[in-house]
Amino acid sequence: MADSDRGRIPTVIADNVHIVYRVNGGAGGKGSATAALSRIIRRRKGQTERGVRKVHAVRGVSFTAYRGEAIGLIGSNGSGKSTLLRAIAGLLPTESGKVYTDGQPSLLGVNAALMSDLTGERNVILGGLAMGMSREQIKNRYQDIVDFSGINEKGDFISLPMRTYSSGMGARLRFAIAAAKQHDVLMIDEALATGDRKFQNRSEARIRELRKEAGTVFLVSHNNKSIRDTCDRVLWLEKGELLMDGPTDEVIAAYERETGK
Ligand SMILES: Nc1ncnc2c1ncn2[C@@H]1O[C@H](COP(=O)(O)OP(=O)(O)OP(=O)(O)O)[C@@H](O)[C@H]1O
Repeated sequence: MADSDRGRIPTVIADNVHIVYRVNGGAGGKGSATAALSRIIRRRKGQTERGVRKVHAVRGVSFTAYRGEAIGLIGSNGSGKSTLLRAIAGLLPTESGKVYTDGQPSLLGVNAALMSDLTGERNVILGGLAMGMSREQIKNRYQDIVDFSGINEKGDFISLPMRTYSSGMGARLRFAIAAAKQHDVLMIDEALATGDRKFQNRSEARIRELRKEAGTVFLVSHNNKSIRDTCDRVLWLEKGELLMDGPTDEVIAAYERETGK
């Protein structure tokens, strides 16, 4: 432990984490229903998984995150950012290495599961319950969540099914629901890429508040400005490896030099 880390409270420790996906080469694309079905059939028949390809998505990543930090994850497409977040959230097993977390991590992705046939209103309640809020807490926060999302700025959209929302509107509502709760470890995957500048500013301000409320925030984004405005530390992944871990300005400058982005 470095001297500067003494007295700080670790919230997430990744220790030499490796994550490997196993992909059936034959049927369908990754995670497709056909691939899943053929896996089940083979398992029922007691057959071994032939033709399975391995994708080594995260390779020996180690870091310690502390309470009060907002950490950006950057790197080119397919570099392992979402995979690492999903492992921290406990949604993916590690092949080797370990992830230790203090408190309950919550992963907020633009694809977070809300029910598209239900109204925005019902989804606020369901999302709140799923995050462990009581009905009373949800009722008290309901109007704040709707106002924050800006869904009703141009009419009563919150009473319509979510399938009628644009992808930006859906992402804004998901962020508003997740941001209503105080999180020990909040992980946000690209949520800020959607929504207009006004909504992005509101989200960034809320992330700063969440940090003050003593949590740790991880933010995956391809938008260097969002990362600069929100994070004080950045992890740069490439091909599953941690290339650089340091203060935002230094890491983003190196990333921009390397990639021209
Ligand atoms: N469900 C899956 N099954 C098999 N391989 C996967 C799966 N999800 C991701 N991968 C592979 O793992 C690697 C890392 O993907 P990941 O989605 O974590 O990258 P990323 O950095 O988040 O990318 P992006 O910036 O494009 O969102 C890629 O090679 C990808 O093809």
